[in-house]
Amino acid sequence: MAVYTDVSPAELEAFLSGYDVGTLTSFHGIAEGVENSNFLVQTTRGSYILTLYEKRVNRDDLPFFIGLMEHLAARGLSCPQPVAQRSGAVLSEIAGRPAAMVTFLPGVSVRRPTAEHCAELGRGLARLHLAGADFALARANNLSVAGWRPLFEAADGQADGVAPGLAAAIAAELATLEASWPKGLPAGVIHADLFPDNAFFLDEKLSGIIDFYFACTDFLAYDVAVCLNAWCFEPDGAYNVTKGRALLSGYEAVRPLSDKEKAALPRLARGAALRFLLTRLVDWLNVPEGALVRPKDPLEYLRKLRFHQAVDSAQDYGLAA
Ligand SMILES: Nc1ncnc2c1ncn2[C@@H]1O[C@H](COP(=O)(O)OP(=O)(O)O)[C@@H](O)[C@H]1O
Ligand SMILES: N[C@@H](CCOP(=O)(O)O)C(=O)O
Repeated sequence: MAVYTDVSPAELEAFLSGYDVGTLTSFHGIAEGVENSNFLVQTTRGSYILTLYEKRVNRDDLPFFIGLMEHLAARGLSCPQPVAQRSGAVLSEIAGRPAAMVTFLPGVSVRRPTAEHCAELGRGLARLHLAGADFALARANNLSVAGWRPLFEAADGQADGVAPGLAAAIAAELATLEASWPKGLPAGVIHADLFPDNAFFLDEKLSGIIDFYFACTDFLAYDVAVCLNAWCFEPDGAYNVTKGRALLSGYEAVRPLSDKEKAALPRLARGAALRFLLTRLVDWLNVPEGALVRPKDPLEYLRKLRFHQAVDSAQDYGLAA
């Protein structure tokens, strides 16, 4: 459960008095996620998600995230909607943290995605990319290649305690990617963390996308690479090419990839695997005392990285020749 900062009923009632959302009937911390503190808040008017922004969220980036959710929804993408206070402000503060309330999105996330879910997700990701194309704000991806070395340095001394040889494996991959990271690919707004827990389904159809707090401006194909990592591996670590094919053909049915993007996909997939390996490693080594959070396994992403290192071309991911 991710609750780093607790909220008392009295604090929440005072907070809600600034909104036109009725009166509080119940609330509880949410048992998923690892980044921010989230609460399901129920009032006489409905259900809302209260997010207290924690460690990796920079206050200055909040207008980008909030504006992006509004922009995407205005273009027909189903995503949480920021709820404004009576004053019109969306960003607020509670328990000493920056905070916002968004609408509750119906749907369920799938633990074991099928190829059909992957196809739906691919289509949804491409729609997100197209809908984000005219978003006016930009935000650099601070967790792209330039951000990986600082993460590694934060964990270097303890990495071998997690798995023998891990520090050397990361150092070698980091050097390779720093020297060969793709340049000049089509860029725009990306979600950057579209894992199965951030996609909701109803009747097997993608019904909504949540958690835009890593969203940024970067290569669109990098977002595809993040999703191949997150959706297309089996629990035993094997890559499922049927799921990969479904995700990629779903994506391409809405936004075809250029030849340059296809050629870059194996490198982008390695980068995405290293990015999640590093953030998970740092989180694994730094669980804040008293926080209700279950850190995610960094080594899952070492195994995925090993797979990508052996890939020859995007066809190995299931891309049509
Ligand atoms: N708008 C929403 N509607 C419904 N459930 C939500 C919404 N936002 C978050 N949740 C629930 O809260 C969980 C954690 O939210 P998430 O944004 O993934 O957290 P984090 O910021 O820690 O990544 C989600 O997995 C989901 O169950
Ligand atoms: N998806 C990341 C962790 C952050 O995402 P959350 O939505 O689970 O908070 C990972 O799997 O490492």
